[in-house]
Amino acid sequence: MSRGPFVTALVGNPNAGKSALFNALTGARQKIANYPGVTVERKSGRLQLASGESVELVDLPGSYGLHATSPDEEVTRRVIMGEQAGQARPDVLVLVLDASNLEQHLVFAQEVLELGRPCVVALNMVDLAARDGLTIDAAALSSALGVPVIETVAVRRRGLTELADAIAAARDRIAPETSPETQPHPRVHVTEPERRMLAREIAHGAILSETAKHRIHARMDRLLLHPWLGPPILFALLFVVFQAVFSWATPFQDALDAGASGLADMVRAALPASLLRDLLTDGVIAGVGSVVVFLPQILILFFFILVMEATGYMARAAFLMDRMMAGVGLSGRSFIPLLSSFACAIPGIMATRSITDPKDRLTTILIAPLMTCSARLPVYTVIIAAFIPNSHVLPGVGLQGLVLFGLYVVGIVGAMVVALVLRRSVTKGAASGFIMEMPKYQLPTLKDLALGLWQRAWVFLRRAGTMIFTVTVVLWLLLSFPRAEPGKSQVDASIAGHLANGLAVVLEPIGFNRDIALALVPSMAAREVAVSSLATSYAVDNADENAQGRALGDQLKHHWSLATALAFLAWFVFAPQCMSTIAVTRRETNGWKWPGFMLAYLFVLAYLFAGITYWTAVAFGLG
Ligand SMILES: Nc1nc2c(ncn2[C@@H]2O[C@H](COP(=O)(O)OP(=O)(O)OP(=O)(O)O)[C@@H](O)[C@H]2O)c(=O)[nH]1
Ligand SMILES: [Mg+2]
Repeated sequence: MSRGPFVTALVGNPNAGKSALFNALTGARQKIANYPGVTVERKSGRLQLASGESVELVDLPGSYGLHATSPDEEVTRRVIMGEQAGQARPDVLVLVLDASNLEQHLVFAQEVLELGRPCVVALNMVDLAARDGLTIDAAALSSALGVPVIETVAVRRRGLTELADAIAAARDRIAPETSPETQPHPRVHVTEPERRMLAREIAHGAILSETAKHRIHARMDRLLLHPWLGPPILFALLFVVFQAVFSWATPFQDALDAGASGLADMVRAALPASLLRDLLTDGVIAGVGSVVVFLPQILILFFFILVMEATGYMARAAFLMDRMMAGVGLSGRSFIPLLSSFACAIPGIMATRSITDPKDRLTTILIAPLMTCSARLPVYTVIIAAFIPNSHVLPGVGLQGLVLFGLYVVGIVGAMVVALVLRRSVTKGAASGFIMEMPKYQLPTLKDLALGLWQRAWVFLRRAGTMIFTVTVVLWLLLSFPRAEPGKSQVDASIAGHLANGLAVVLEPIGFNRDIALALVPSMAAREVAVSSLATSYAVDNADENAQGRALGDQLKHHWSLATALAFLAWFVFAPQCMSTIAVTRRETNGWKWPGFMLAYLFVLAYLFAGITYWTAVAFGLG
């Protein structure tokens, strides 16, 4: 019988370590994090067996059962059943179980085993089980389940060879001439409560000794999840994060800044005055450089996010937020997607696939862009650094960090209000309950942290090198032609300047000047482009010879009032300036209706909010 390559899939409950195993076995770099619902799509890789043969290994979203209730669980069910288009039915299933949480993981495991398909159990996280004082008899578990059981520690690469060998052996047991009739018959139908009973029995039979060692963790939970103490702790933690984003980054950022202007000086000295030289200095270095200097801040933000994800605190934060979420008609399930949106709305919107209720899911998608993504960080910080004094409100509490924190809070509050309104109108429906198991506390591994940061840095730099670079060069061209008469403003004379003048009419009431109008259109591509566009247009506009080479912050102070700067910040809290978010919303909602709705409501909010900010500031004499 001829068939395609040998396929094996990793299945199991969420947070069992499937993706960690997948990465370890294939060398891939799938995202892993210590909370359920990280993987929402299937992903294939190559696993090399000892025989040299290569196997297609498929990583799947975690699942609690084959009667899928959420879109990500549906993917898992379809792949297991061989119903997924473009994916051959797996020949061998690798059931990944969390050894430290065996009883619970054995419920879904039974359902998979009842299919009667060739199966191998990866008893993962045996290190955590040992930490908790659990000793498990793998042999007993194997005979109770009727399939081989291999102990693994995915993050320490333990048990990988044995697992690969067991996969090969399971495949060899499938006789080539096996027809459906000679395959083991699926067992008789078992109900969910029966599976739970049996899971308890099997787990108790396999656990040799149990000395309760998780007392410290129970105590940590009592404190961190306390209804009154938990939220202030979470709040304080986030507060520290935003202070750190400002204060820790400064020396690195200054160094990068100096590097960029040094480079521009070098180019100016090395090349004769020409359009090419201008393109390099005013376009590429001023534009792209103005964004790249934010790398340290992005990395500091991600350092905290990664640590919170790896330790298991993130899921606790979700639990704490559940009550607030319920108040606006969302479940705590929405919290993880919303939290991911602080990095970027795109993975955030994808993560909504783990939300069962379609209306819950849609609401979460629609408010995800209100979470302050890392692309806003350059915009916020460049304005804050220029207009908000670097003073201390309290010892150790900088005003700049406080304003940044405030902007994040405004985004969150805005999202909650919008959710409240949507749940009463467009996405009306009952709120569903919160079910999320709390992951174990873990210390993050240095390797995973370093890898995570490296990945973020790479994403950021790649964006700077491709999209931001392209948009900047195009903008520079539009700004540089036609040439202005000597002594006249180049921007006034240029194509871009003329276009911006038209747009400025609409934006004038909310305090936006022509420079801002000029920056807003290219930054539809991505928010950071606003910074590079401003930097490029000030660099090109050399009517004021003294202004040449001035840092972007100084330029802004020179050209903008405080009221305008504040309105600009307010605009960016709401404005949907990101093409990819719109595209992913279209994909996840199957049409243009919801992305269209999202664009419209966000632009209206941005305009109103910026306007209110501007008029208020002017009324207080800050115009
Ligand atoms: N101590 C320990 N931690 C592990 C082990 N395997 C995975 N982890 C950690 O457990 C967490 C979950 O791992 P993932 O690989 O993301 O789990 P998953 O099964 O893919 O989860 P979903 O994608 O949500 O279904 C991560 O924080 C991993 O670092 C292990 O054997 N030992
Ligand atoms: Mg995963």
